[in-house]
Amino acid sequence: MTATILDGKATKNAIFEQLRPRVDALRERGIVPGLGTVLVGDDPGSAMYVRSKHKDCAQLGINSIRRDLPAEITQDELAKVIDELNADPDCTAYIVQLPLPKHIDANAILERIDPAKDADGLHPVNLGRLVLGKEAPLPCTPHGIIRLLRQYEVPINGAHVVVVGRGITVGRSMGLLLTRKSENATVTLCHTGTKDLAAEVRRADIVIAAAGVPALITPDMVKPGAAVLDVGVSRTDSGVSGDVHPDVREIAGFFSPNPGGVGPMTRALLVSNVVEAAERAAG
Ligand SMILES: NC(=O)C1=CN([C@@H]2O[C@H](COP(=O)(O)OP(=O)(O)OC[C@H]3O[C@@H](n4cnc5c(N)ncnc54)[C@H](OP(=O)(O)O)[C@@H]3O)[C@@H](O)[C@H]2O)C=CC1
Ligand SMILES: Nc1nc(=O)c2c([nH]1)NC[C@@H]1CN(c3ccc(C(=O)N[C@@H](CCC(=O)O)C(=O)O)cc3)C=[N+]21
Ligand SMILES: [Mg+2]
Repeated sequence: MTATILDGKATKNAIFEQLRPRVDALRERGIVPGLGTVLVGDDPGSAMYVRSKHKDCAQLGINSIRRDLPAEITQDELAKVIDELNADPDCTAYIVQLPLPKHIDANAILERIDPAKDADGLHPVNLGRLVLGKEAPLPCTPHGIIRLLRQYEVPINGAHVVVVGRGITVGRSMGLLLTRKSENATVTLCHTGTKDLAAEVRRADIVIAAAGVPALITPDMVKPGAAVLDVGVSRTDSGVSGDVHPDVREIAGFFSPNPGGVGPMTRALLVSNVVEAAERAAG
């Protein structure tokens, strides 16, 4: 069997076409949504993601507000940039690109973001609202994964989903979204304390690999016909690698490639959060 490819690029384009009339409607009311990005240091990967996010915005007529800052910036200086974006009426919503340099207390910075301007959906208040089942901007990568599964009609209700990784950006928030009544999945979250990763993954109808370990998921670990989503990104000397071994394609029923799968979906749902924040602010 060769898996059906979950095409994140095409699905992102479809989402953009749904967002376009909403951006146009805001602009007709004199409201131009603006996405802010805060990038600290000169990691080439992070710089590339930030560039592509602004390109996405330009495509839809959303303004870009960029704060590119030196790696040596102090906690207080960075906090001041956050305060400025919170106060800037042109900045509808923004993200602080992670990771931040080691000398920065990242949690203190993330908590300082105005929750109403949280484009990532990762502010503690918004994660708390998600836990409580209240409306909140949703974490972009997990939300993108759900939209991708729905686009290809992969059954989620009642499915056993194994998520590899419990990071806040992907794994842990993925579990929160999937266990809502609207998704109704049964979720196993795996991490470095998991005793037998292969045995856990083998039971999964849907595997979400978000550990950041090249080729962690091998064909022998996958139940034939399962949906496998490759989220992890590792930069090695030989280029960029996902968490899923390429031969898994021959075993899986659905497969999200990396690149071309979850990455573009993350960006689509980020832009969607900006549009929703602008609509909420406009009333
Ligand atoms: N394509 C996309 O759109 C995006 C991709 N990413 C990528 O997804 C990955 C996850 O991101 P993030 O949530 O921030 O990650 P974190 O680095 O915060 O978390 C990684 C998780 O993976 C677990 N892990 C590491 N090695 C293993 C292993 N051998 N077996 C089982 N679990 C393991 C860790 O376990 P423990 O907790 O025990 O340490 C940890 O929970 C990264 O590679 C990131 O670059 C992130 C965002 C968007
Ligand atoms: N506050 C914060 N929020 C994030 O969402 C966040 C972050 N920090 N730090 C880093 C990770 C990583 N991440 C990606 C986004 C898009 C692609 C993406 O679009 N990738 C393209 C490939 C791009 C290319 O190589 O040209 C693809 O998969 O097809 C990948 C990874 C978001 N992250
Ligand atoms: Mg991380």
